[in-house]
Amino acid sequence: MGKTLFDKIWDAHVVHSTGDGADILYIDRHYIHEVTSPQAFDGLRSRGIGVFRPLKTVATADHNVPTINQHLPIKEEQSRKQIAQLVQNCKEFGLDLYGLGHQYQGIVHIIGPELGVTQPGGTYVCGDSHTATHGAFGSIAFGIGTSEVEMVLASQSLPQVKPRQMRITVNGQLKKGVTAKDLILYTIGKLTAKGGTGYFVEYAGEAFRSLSMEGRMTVCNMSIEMGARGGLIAPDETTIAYVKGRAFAPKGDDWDKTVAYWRTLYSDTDATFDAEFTFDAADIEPMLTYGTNPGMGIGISESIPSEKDFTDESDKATLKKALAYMQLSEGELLLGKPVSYVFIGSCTNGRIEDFRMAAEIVKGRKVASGVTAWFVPGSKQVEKQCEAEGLTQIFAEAGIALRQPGCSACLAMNEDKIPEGELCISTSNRNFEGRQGPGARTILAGPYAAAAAAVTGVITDPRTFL
Ligand SMILES: CC(C)[C@H](C(=O)O)[C@@H](O)C(=O)O
Ligand code: SF4
Repeated sequence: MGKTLFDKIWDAHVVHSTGDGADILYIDRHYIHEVTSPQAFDGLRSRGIGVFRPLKTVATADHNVPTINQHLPIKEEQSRKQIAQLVQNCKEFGLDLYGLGHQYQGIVHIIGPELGVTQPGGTYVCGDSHTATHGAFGSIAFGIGTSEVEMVLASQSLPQVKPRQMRITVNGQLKKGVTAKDLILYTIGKLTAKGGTGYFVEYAGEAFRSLSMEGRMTVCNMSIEMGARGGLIAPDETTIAYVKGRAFAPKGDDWDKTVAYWRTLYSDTDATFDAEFTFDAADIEPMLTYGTNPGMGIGISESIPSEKDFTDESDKATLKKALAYMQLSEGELLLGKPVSYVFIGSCTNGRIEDFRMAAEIVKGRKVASGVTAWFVPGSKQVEKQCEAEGLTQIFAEAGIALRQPGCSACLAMNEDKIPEGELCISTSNRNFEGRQGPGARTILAGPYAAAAAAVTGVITDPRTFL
């Protein structure tokens, strides 16, 4: 029987099978950030051991950093301590840190790929649920807990039970104005926020294949939002071209040999999956969420569902609770709703392509009155590229000052919090109650829809601007 892409990568990384169903996997790269690493380092310290392969760990500061005046001391005490702790731990254990002020600093899931650290066929872990992002390269990447972070620091390996495998195929091309974010929000809407639980997902079909690497990362990033362990897309010429020449990419003869291996990484035609879903790209329009989990999404021209649209009592109750929190009503349209905050950024949509899309819409227009727009590049390199391509200038002319890299308003763990009760259209990945600040209300969307709301002040179909 043929092997799936996932099987091929998994099998190549098994160091030892324990016999009780778990395999010990070798981990190619370990990404760490300030939130989930402190206790892991404490653990190493208390056991009197060091990091087994320090060169295989990449550290950055992202969750707690402010996004303005990064050269000044951090105002929030908790955040300041978290960052100081990371700096101290990396120094003590001899790890490379792309901390505040470093030219490579940024959100962990943005910097790994842009530095060429994330490559096809590898295994990547991080104490962070959105590690699935790196699966866009055709690798096995998943989030781990803090005790596992300690295990990987100590041994560069991790016991894992092989998950079930799912394939999601989306045939055809996305329509104009429909982005990778809309594609994944649509998919999660179909499967629900729990539909991928226990699975690793391979995304296949023309709609995914036609995406840039940035778009593929947006898709894989949100695998966790349908409950899946991770998601991956087979590497192809798009992947190879993206990795080529990056700081940590293989060079010379090594490059040719490595690429020859990457070309073997696909699911064999006779490989089987535990579950399969197929959708049609032509059915997808720009998406918005109306509720408090990422599965509660609708096409921008659709109205919010009603209780009668659900048969399951718990789904009806979830809808009611979500709409009460969101201050929205059954059956109403989101189009035309006033928003007071617009957030473009995060590891889902904080890459150069996202700011190019935002600039397409913002160019020659002004931010609407009453709207606070936070445009936050995912990394220093994205920030630099926005400047080089003139995007920063386009935003400035619209009255939007590009901020500095970090997780920002994706989660309320730093200074960028959406005030209570305010409605924010956000390109991030989670719309949970209080996610962007206590009482903040979040509508998840793609960069086009977010930018359109920034210049109109209301939820607007971005296709009218394209
Ligand atoms: C802080 C971190 C552990 C968390 C995660 O695991 O994803 C965060 O990045 C998030 O997006 O909620
Ligand atoms: S940008 Fe958001 S989702 Fe991504 S790592 Fe940061 S907090 Fe988590």
